[in-house]
Amino acid sequence: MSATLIDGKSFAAGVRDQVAGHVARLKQDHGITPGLAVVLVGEDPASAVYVRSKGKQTVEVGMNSFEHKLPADTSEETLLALIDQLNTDASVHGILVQLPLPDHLNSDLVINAIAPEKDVDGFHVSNVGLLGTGQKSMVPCTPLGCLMMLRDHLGDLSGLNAVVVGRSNIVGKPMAQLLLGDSCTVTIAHSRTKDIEMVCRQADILVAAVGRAEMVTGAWVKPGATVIDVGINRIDAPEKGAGKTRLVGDVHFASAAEVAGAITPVPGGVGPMTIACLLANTVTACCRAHDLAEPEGLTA
Ligand SMILES: NC(=O)C1=CN([C@@H]2O[C@H](COP(=O)(O)OP(=O)(O)OC[C@H]3O[C@@H](n4cnc5c(N)ncnc54)[C@H](OP(=O)(O)O)[C@@H]3O)[C@@H](O)[C@H]2O)C=CC1
Ligand SMILES: Nc1nc(=O)c2c([nH]1)NC[C@@H]1CN(c3ccc(C(=O)N[C@@H](CCC(=O)O)C(=O)O)cc3)C=[N+]21
Repeated sequence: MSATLIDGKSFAAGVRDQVAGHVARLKQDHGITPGLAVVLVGEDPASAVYVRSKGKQTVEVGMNSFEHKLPADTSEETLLALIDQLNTDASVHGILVQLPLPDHLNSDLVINAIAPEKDVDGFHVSNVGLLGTGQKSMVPCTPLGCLMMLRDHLGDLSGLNAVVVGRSNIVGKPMAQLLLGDSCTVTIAHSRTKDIEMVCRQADILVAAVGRAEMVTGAWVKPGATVIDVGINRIDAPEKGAGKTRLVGDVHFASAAEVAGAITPVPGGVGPMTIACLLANTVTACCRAHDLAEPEGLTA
């Protein structure tokens, strides 16, 4: 491997330390404790793991964590009533509804019911519009974490060719907006892109958010490029024993690391940064709610 490893796990620990410092200051100087409410509908085991991990880290940085676990057959009415209650609860500064929701619930409707200033995921249509027009908004956690690592590794991103593979509302599109905001020349590739390998090979910054295990190989990577792997895929790992699994990204790490200048691993890359940015967004939302100066370096 010739690429530099971008260590998201330790970067995230640093972001959490900063968040903890701001939380301590809010408590000491203003008597305010930031609070994050996480809503989980249904029993998806992976979602349950993430929600537990979010709750634990929220408490570790000194914030209040409110977990709401609802059964899979919860009605839209019940869920909307809970969101309404969280919107008006002054001890709640951030609200996250874990996605995906069960099929009978309209996720656009649910997300847009969250008060935009408490929408720490940055998925509300108001925040999407604010980000797209370069105004102050809540920035989606996963793309924000990727941007922080890119700035830290590369410094000024202006003029670099960035290719984002994937055009979802939660990762690909906001990632492209943030890179554009930092003056990259941005291309968004997706399942209909022609000669995607050639498109990716033009990238100084290559962000993979496709949900296909190890799709992006070294042959897709421009020598020296910075590769950010957003993918989280659990695959069989018979080498670890019968029935065992392991986590891999959307990038084929071994071959890409031979060509790239720098690369994020999975696990230990974008994932931990996502949760750290969620905590950062909650502190930012809390400061905005109380008309206090926002922490620097924790937003885009
Ligand atoms: N680390 C983290 O914190 C997070 C990780 N993730 C992970 O990131 C990955 C992407 O998530 P998400 O954006 O929600 O996924 P979606 O399934 O919503 O979107 C996937 C995108 O990839 C595109 N795509 C799918 N197959 C191909 C292909 N063969 N060639 C080119 N493009 C393709 C799709 O194109 P089209 O639109 O044309 O169908 C779509 O735009 C997943 O592995 C997910 O688990 C997600 C959120 C947070
Ligand atoms: N409303 C909403 N907001 C989200 O931000 C959101 C969501 N719904 N639904 C699911 C996806 C996925 N996601 C991850 C967060 C952390 C890790 C993470 O910490 N991963 C660890 C490994 C975890 C493990 O071992 O399973 C790592 O990459 O090192 C992964 C994925 C947030 N998402």
